Amino acid sequence: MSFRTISSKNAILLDKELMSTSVGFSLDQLMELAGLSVAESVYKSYPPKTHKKMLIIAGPGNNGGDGLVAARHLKLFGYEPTVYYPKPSSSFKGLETQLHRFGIPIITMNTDKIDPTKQKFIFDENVLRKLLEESDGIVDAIFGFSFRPPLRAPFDQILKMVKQENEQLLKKKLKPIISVDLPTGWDVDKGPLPEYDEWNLFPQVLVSLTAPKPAAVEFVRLAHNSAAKGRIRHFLGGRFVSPAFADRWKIDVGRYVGTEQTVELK
Ligand SMILES: NC(=O)C1=CN([C@@H]2O[C@H](COP(=O)(O)OP(=O)(O)OC[C@H]3O[C@@H](n4cnc5c(N)ncnc54)[C@H](O)[C@@H]3O)[C@@H](O)[C@H]2O)[C@H](O)CC1
Ligand SMILES: [K+]
Repeated sequence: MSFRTISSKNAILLDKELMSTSVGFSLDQLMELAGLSVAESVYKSYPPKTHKKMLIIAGPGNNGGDGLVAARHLKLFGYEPTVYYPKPSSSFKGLETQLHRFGIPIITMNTDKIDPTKQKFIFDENVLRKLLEESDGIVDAIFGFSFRPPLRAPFDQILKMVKQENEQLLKKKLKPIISVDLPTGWDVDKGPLPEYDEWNLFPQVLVSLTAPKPAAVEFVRLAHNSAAKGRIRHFLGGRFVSPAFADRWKIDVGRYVGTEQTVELK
């Protein structure tokens, strides 16, 4: 299936317009719908019966916020989510509180381990390794459409470890990665760049939000040429644009069925 895409530049402008006084959304509203559609895509792909322990890796921006919202919905859907949130944002304190109230563990910056001279997060491999080992699947909510390569610390190390796990696990076909909006580390407009291969993940599921970005075309192309072809899925979520709005931005409104918040693009 072919689909229209939106460039990184326009995705940022579209997002601003959704939250302008003329359209009227708040970030909380958009994030709630985006996160819900991620959780629904996870459920459609890997139900809790087979993939109960989901590890959500959340980045410092709004992609990470979508991950926090998704974690809460996953819990309501019957999963046991854990959130790895190395650099928490002060904007999402409310979402963090909700997760605490839902009994969802959040592994975040350990203040004992902050280098006092640099005030930087010190990455502990063993913490992430244990979380990866214990999970049945990984939700990659690290970076979305504002990401610009190359990756900076600590996310370079985090991505390398996730990729290593992913490669080992792919062989056993056990633990899927579900990427929110984009596979983290990929160039939004070009897809995976060969010079950054050490952290180029290949997720089993991509959930594009509002409209696929050009990297999603690469995802579909690579999926088509991969041995895992039939098991790789691409969803569209973030059901918040009207047909008139979509027309103006030259994107498609998803063919959502009934009350669904996510639709598979086939
Ligand atoms: N309209 C929509 O579709 C909506 C989508 N949502 C989600 O929001 C993200 C985009 O969020 P944004 O905050 O603009 O950016 P990111 O989360 O992608 O990242 C920003 C964050 O990342 C840091 N950063 C950037 N590049 C690097 C790098 N190379 N190394 C390390 N760190 C980096 C930057 O400093 C910021 O801290 C979109 O993809 C959707 O997932 C909204 O939830 C709702 C509307
Ligand atoms: K992502």
